[in-house]
Amino acid sequence: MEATIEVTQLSKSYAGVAAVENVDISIGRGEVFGLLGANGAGKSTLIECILGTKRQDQGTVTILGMNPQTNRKSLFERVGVQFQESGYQDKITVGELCEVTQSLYRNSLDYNALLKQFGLLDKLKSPVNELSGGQKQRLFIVLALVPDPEVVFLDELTTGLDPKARRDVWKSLSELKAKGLTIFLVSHFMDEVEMLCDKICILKQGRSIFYGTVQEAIAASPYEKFEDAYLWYTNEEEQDDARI
Ligand SMILES: Nc1ncnc2c1ncn2[C@@H]1O[C@H](COP(=O)(O)OP(=O)(O)OP(=O)(O)O)[C@@H](O)[C@H]1O
Repeated sequence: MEATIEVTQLSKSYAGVAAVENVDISIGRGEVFGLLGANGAGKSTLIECILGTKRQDQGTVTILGMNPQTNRKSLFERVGVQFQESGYQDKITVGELCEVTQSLYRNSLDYNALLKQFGLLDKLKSPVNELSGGQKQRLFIVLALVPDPEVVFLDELTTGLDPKARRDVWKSLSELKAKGLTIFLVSHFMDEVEMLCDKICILKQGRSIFYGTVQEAIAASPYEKFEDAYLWYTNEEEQDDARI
């Protein structure tokens, strides 16, 4: 079966400095994929190349069978993106922002149902900039889902959410996954990754240093807890130094 996202030997440098180097990724329909790595590891660069907003120096990207560079318009209709800083007008209300977002797409879901699912229906008339951090975060997930996408990119999904809200978001995403939504997640929370991701890639200085399941990541490390294993992967050099 054709992968929903296929990245082969992707490399991208800025002024001769490598940000992403020879990365391979393959994500099937309905899979949740987690991209992990420290600040500056190359996650955003890789995502931008996958979305076609940046051009890689080498390698290929196929998303929903298309080349993102040449099919930006078709992909826009079928791919949802949630990022931490979305631009919106100063006084716009939740309902208006949903309306504006909906109008950008040919097909869309009922945003009232999404707001309800993410516990925001009572905020319909509230100005977006009067929402709490966690409410805003959930609103941006809703906006990413408005186009009824086949693939969704979620960056720092539950940053700033209280424990109950995190669980609720995980539950909603699991339901969407069960319906066939492919989810590309960037997360710094290992409990979240463990809970949601079928497969992960750990980037370190632009290189993929681990690719596989969370269970495989733990098994190939000296640790039993995933967070310990993750830190071991990302800090290996320092640990080697410490042993000397
Ligand atoms: N437009 C740019 N011009 C020059 N260098 C850049 C540019 N964008 C990113 N970089 C560099 O490329 C490297 C990877 O950055 P990138 O933003 O992809 O990392 P990241 O993993 O998304 O980080 P974070 O978790 O902090 O968002 C960093 O060293 C960064 O300084």
